[in-house]
Amino acid sequence: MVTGHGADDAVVARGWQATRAFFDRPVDEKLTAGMPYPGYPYGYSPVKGETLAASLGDATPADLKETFSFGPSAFNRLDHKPADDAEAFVFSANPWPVGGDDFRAAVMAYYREMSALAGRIMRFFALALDLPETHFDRFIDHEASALRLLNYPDLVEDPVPGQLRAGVHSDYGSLTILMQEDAPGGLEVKGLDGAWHKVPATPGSFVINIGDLMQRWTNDLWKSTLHRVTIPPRDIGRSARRQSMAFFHQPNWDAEIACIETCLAPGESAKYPPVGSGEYLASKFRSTVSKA
Ligand SMILES: O=C(O)CCC(=O)C(=O)O
Ligand SMILES: [Fe+2]
Repeated sequence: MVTGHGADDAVVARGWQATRAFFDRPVDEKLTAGMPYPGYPYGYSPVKGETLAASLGDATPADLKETFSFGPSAFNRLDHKPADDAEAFVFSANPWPVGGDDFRAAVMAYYREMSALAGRIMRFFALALDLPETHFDRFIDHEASALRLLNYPDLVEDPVPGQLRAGVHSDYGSLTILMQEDAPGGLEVKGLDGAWHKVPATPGSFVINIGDLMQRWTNDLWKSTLHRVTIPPRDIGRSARRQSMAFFHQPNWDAEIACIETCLAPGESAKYPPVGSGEYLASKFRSTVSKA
């Protein structure tokens, strides 16, 4: 959890409100920004469109959430030609909703704010790993990060056994900056004790999750935290709608993520082969398409 993070409060508040207003729109309007096909990385995905636990190979029911995501091509030159499949995937075109200009401006500003904050956190990470402060800068100077807006509506039907608002998973990149609100049926992380712990929503703070690529960089010294969003209890006499905004910080699409020397004890060897940032992301996305 970070506080005193230096992100601009007005930009954060505007992003949050614009997100709420977007999810309040009728579903056919939201679908004007629909993903062109399942497994596409960006655009609007309605409730039950995705199964996050499938990214870990688990067969579970689809998630009870709706999402809107966009990626780095929002900030890119339109004439840029991708060098390979990984870059083409990461820089896929972003669908935007019809009549959503204010929404687009607000959430793009939020993305920029989170990108700057992620860069500052990566510098702290470098120092914590006994590396020069700027060590990660060259891996994130044309970052492949995505912003995902999430809405968990009130339940309209009984969940099927094993169904969650967001299935058990870890995030894929370097780190995630999550803004969430206090609502029933919230975020839980799996601790080293193996138990699920609720993550409190403290106003003015962000939750920071380590992603898979940071785990690989550090040879498991830092673990990508397993997390899930639980189903709210029934009949609580108030709305259980919950909103969150997840900024998935992703190194440059062509960054090679290989074990960092300072993370190896004498005689220890790397647990993972080097992997391309874009290649890893694309493989994870393909696995989460809802089959329900
Ligand atoms: O809504 C949340 O609090 C978490 C969402 C999440 O974990 C994700 O989309 O990766
Ligand atoms: Fe997540």
